[in-house]
Amino acid sequence: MPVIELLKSMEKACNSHYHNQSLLLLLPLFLSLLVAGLAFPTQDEQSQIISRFQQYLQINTTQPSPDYQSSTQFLLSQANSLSLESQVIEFVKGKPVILLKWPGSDLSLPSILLNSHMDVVPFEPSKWTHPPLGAYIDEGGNIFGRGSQDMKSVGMQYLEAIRRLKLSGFQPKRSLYLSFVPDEEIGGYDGAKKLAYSDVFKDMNVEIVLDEGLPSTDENYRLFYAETAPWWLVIKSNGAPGHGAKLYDNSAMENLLKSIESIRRFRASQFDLLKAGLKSKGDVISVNIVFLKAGTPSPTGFVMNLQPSEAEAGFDIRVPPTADIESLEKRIEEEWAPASRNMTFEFKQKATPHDDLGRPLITATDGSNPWWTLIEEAIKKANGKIGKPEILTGATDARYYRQLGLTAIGFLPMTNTPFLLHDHNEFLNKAEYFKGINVYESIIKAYTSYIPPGRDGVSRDEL
Ligand SMILES: CSCC[C@H](NC=O)C(=O)O
Ligand SMILES: [Zn+2]
Ligand SMILES: [Zn+2]
Repeated sequence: MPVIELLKSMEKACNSHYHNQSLLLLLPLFLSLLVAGLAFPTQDEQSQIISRFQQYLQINTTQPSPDYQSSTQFLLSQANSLSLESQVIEFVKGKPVILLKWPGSDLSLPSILLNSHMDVVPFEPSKWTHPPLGAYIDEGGNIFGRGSQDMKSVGMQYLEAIRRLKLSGFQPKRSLYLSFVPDEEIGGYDGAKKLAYSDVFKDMNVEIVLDEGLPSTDENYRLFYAETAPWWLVIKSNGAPGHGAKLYDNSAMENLLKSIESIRRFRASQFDLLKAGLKSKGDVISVNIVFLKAGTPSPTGFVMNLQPSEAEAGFDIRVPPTADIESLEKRIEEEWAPASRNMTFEFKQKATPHDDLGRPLITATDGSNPWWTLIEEAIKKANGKIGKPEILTGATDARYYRQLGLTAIGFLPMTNTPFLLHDHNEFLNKAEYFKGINVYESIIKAYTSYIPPGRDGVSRDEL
């Protein structure tokens, strides 16, 4: 906590009706806080921080019709209160990108971008213990709400970290940008992708992007250097229709089920590698069946004595950068949807985990990448522990920045927290939220102060 705040609260106490004696009793507490590095905000500051987070959670930015007008207004008012530069860019009408800037003192140094998305995934209110847009806090300090993990928390934590750094008098050398983008949950095409490929972005001269990660159920924070690419596959089968009592080969249902059996065998083989600890989550190909569509509708349900002539199934496949793409494509063509079995297939989505030159899209985690070392050190400095670098099993906006060849790191400052992204009863504990703000303070300090070796450390302004 900044000294100014501490002094303010002492002053408040002085002006209040408290006796001098009770003030004296409080003095050792103030002093011990000072000595402890002022790590924790006052009660008053804490409740303001939480209330701002609640306000953001209460804005309904649920897909497919997010209220971006309200989220934009809210974020702009936050930016104002922090004296950050701000602009709203609508690459696509109705899909604002909110770009905030804390200018650095050395304009010759490339900048830092902290990204978060404003939208959240839909929910089933009846299956939640507290309303998903209510931001209810239970007696254990758990804040419930859609977006409490994914990822309104992060957006607000960036802002709170900046607030505290500003109060402490910190001045960044590198410029710090914050982007609040729309539509990540539906692919980011009208949001982060547009920003990444824009002239605005070129002018920002960004070198490193921080984006979302996943929570950790143990005490170690997780850092992500790559992610799996979504392939959304629909397979269709055709076959002769027939009487429900007749046994014959090559019906559409039989053809589809053969494929499903084959796909499930593959899924099990990948899952077994994971269960045996031979591979980690981001190194296996995941395949999950997401819809089945077949049958002849009738007023009471489906016709029961007719084998249909068409059947269809959908799969969400995630392909790690390390996977053998060609062999997977071959498998789909020859085993999962072979023309010889009257099958066809199409991709609703087929992203590549590789760059234009066919190399895996990954951010370096070794000594060649100062940003990796810096984030690890910064987290440790804030008393955090870190697990092994991981590949994220999901698509985030970071992929667009990795495609540009930039360093992009996925990070969600949540330890000892159940994985509830896209789940019912998504929540985040208050204490974890505060810890995350501390961690971002430490990261922002380290990142915006970093001067690469070979530079004398003297900024242009000073020359
Ligand atoms: C590729 S569009 C969907 C993006 C989505 N992102 C987060 O969950 C995902 O399913 O991974
Ligand atoms: Zn997300
Ligand atoms: Zn999500």
